[in-house]
Amino acid sequence: MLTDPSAQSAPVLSVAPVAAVAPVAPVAAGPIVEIHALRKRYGEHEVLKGIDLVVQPGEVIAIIGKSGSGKSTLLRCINGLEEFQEGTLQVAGQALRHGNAAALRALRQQVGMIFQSFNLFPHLDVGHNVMLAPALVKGRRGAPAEARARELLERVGLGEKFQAWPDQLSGGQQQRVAIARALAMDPAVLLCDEITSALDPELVGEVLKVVESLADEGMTLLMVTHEMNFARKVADRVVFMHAGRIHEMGPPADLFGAPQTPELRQFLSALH
Ligand SMILES: Nc1ncnc2c1ncn2[C@@H]1O[C@H](COP(=O)(O)OP(=O)(O)OP(=O)(O)O)[C@@H](O)[C@H]1O
Repeated sequence: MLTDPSAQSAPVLSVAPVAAVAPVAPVAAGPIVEIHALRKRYGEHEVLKGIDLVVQPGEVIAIIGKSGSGKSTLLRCINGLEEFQEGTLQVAGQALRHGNAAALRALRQQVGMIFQSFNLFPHLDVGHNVMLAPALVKGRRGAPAEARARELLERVGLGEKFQAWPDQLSGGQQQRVAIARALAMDPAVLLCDEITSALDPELVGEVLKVVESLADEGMTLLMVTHEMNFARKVADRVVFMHAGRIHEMGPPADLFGAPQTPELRQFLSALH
């Protein structure tokens, strides 16, 4: 059963009736993410130096910047993986308070995160990878849970792969399972940290297509990415990070078409 993630084989599953399509993006009032004056240090090294960022429901934010500028650290602060020393952070109206396990758990349920590496559980089939977290965290089991997992796999183009094993899938397919798995928790916001960087170039498009469809459906997304064409096309706003600060922020047409600072101009010209 789902309560035993160490099981070596997945149980045989009955075919469940197809559930009514549940919305990907929950309805929310007010900002989904609200960050003020956030500072994060590793020892003496301050890597986030006062971040202010407010993300509205349905917004797609592309985060770009040089290696080491603090992009991943910012995402990891938003889902509570990293503590920060100063400032405030709220997700869907809930404040993140380190040291308060219940508040941290509640916040993490609002935040889905997808990483460069897919991190699927190799001993669970695809369906059970998607169903595991909702079963453990929200107690969702049985036919409705399976129907929801099937629906999400359908949504990422993997309706046929419910009973496949992760190692039978391509990298692009595994990453799409990881997206379905994150969506299974009904997050208020999805954080994507360079989710195509580990993929062979021919597999990048299929993953970006899924992300674009989620954006079209109204999912709130924060995406650290090197895919500038994708950022240009899909993002509502682009955040350019430099040395731990948001150096420039605005619509893609402005940032890519008329960068205001030498740092962004240099970053963009180095891409060509
Ligand atoms: N666990 C850690 N301990 C100490 N320093 C860290 C740790 N994680 C990150 N850093 C440092 O924090 C800074 C920001 O790192 P971060 O990974 O957020 O940058 P990034 O912009 O995401 O870079 P990349 O594009 O290479 O992933 C870097 O100088 C990095 O060395």
